[in-house]
Amino acid sequence: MELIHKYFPDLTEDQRTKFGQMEDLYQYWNARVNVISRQDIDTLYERHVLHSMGIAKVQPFKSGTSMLDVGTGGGFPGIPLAILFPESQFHLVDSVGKKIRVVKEIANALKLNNVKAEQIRAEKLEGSYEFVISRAVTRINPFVGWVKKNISKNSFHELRNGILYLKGGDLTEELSELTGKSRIYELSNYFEEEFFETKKVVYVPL
Ligand SMILES: C[S@@+](CC[C@H](N)C(=O)[O-])C[C@H]1O[C@@H](n2cnc3c(N)ncnc32)[C@H](O)[C@@H]1O
Repeated sequence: MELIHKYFPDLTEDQRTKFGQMEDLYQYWNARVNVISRQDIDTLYERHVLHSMGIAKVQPFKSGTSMLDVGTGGGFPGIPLAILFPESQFHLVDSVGKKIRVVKEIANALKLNNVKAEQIRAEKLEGSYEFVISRAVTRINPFVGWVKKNISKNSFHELRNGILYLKGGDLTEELSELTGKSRIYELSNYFEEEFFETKKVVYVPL
C-alpha cells in the first residue's frame, strides 16, 4: 500500500480506503476462484494494482471518459483504474464467467458504481469507448482487430483515442505487423522499483 501512496500521493480518503480493502477481497476470492497466481497474491499491490496504474501515468483520464477493459480476468487493469478515476466509466469484460463473477463481487464490495462487468468475447462486443485498456491477453495484432470497432472518434485527451496495453518482452516484431502508428511507454520512466514482469505500455491510436 505504501507504494500506491508513494506514486499516487493525491488520493482521497475514499480512494485510500478502497485500495486498502482490495487485499482482503482478493485473498478471499482468489482462494475460491483462481484469478491471479497464488504466489502473486502476496505482491498484489506491486504486481497487479500499481502495475495496472501504470496506464494512468501514460494517460490520466478526464472526467466522463469511457473505458473498455478486455480480458480483465480478476479485474486488471480495470479495478485499480476505476478506483483512481471515479468520474470515468469502466466496462470490464472476459470470456470466462467465473472470473466476471469475482469482478462483480469485488466491484460491489468496493462500491464502485462506475464499473460494469460482463461475460462476453471481445469480438462480439458492441459499444464505443475512448480507450481500450488491457493486460496480457493476446498478441497486439489480433487484439487490434478485435477492438478497433469499439473505439469512438471524439478524442478529448492528450493522446488520441485508442488502445493502452500492458505488455512485456521484445515487441519489435509484433509492432511491425501493425499498419498504424504505435508508441511504447516504459514503466521504468514512472516507477523506480523493478518489480513488474511486463514493463511497457503499448499505445495504439485508432
Ligand atoms: C492472462 S489473462 C489476463 C487477465 C488480466 N488482464 C490480468 O492481467 O490479470 C487473459 C484473460 O483474457 C481472457 N480472454 C482471452 N480471450 C478473450 C476474448 N476473446 N474475449 C474476452 N476475454 C478474453 C481470458 O479469459 C483471461 O481471463
